[in-house]
Amino acid sequence: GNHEVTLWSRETDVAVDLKNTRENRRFFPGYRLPDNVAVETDFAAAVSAAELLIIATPIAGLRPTVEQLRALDCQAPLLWVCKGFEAGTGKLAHQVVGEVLGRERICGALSGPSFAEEVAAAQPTAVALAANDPAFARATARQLHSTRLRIYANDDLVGVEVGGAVKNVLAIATGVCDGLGLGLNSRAALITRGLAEIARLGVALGGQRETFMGLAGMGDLILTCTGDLSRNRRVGLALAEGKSLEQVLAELGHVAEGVYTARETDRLARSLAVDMPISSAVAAVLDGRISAAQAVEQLMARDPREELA
Ligand SMILES: NC(=O)c1ccc[n+]([C@@H]2O[C@H](COP(=O)([O-])OP(=O)(O)OC[C@H]3O[C@@H](n4cnc5c(N)ncnc54)[C@H](O)[C@@H]3O)[C@@H](O)[C@H]2O)c1
Ligand SMILES: O=P(O)(O)OC[C@H](O)CO
Repeated sequence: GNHEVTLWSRETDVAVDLKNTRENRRFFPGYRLPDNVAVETDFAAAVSAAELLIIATPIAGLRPTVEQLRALDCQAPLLWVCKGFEAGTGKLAHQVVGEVLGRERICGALSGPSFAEEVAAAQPTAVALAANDPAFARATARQLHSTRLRIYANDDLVGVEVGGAVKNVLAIATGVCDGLGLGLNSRAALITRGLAEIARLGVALGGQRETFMGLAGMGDLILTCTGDLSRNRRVGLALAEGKSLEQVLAELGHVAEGVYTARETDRLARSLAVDMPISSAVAAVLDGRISAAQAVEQLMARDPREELA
């Protein structure tokens, strides 16, 4: 709200339509683009004078987008809003960006409970901003902060990224749980034990435990597991109806990052010997190895253990 913004889309027809109608008619009909947002169809022209870049593609689009940036030799710091582990490599966004643009490039993640439609509607929202340079994170959080979007600086980039990635997997699990009608006790248990899984993996990857109690951890987990605007939750609800993953994704018509991140989470957990039974069950259901009902049976049949282990 406080800055001149240039918006670029890889889909030229979308950019042209946005420019002409000042509205994203496919995803956000009825929300007018603010006057401070210009729309540009040329990538080089969009980034040439930028002081800050914000990449808002799915995690699959991050690498190709930063490769386009590298070709332009643009040095502006950058943020991303994508949540997930890159499919095939299991890398977090900062690792992808570091590989392509170099580890010294100032960059970070903007993440937390933030359904896009509610942000577009200017409903009060709070997110975390973490970067590889804490001073940049604090200064940029202040710069982007507004009366409708509270931004909290956070020093733990890995923790913020892991929280945003794994909550999508758990939102699929919660959708399945609710779709099967397992009740409110089950849902609360799933979210709580899911948070324990996020924290275990996050700490193993170098994150700080407290981050998972914050906006990018518990905050986004609660939102995505319980809010029906979540695409990931909707995937779980549809799987519980017995639909195939192909059918579910075709009907959704949106990206659901948890579908790809579930496999990477499962692989990472196994390679690091981190216990993540719920996430592994989601990966097994998505891969068609077990049904949603069998996943529930397997999880409930596990031996008792100490809660804080
Ligand atoms: N939608 C939300 O409510 C929301 C909120 C917070 C974070 N996120 C995260 O932000 C990311 C994007 O989500 P979204 O809902 O905007 O997804 P989306 O599918 O709407 O994609 C956003 C844009 O990325 C573009 N894109 C896709 N692949 C690309 C590529 N290879 N190169 C360039 N552009 C590409 C698409 O064309 C689209 O314009 C996801 O990781 C999501 O988890 C989404
Ligand atoms: O619709 P989802 O499930 O991708 O969730 C969107 C955001 O990540 C919520 O913070």
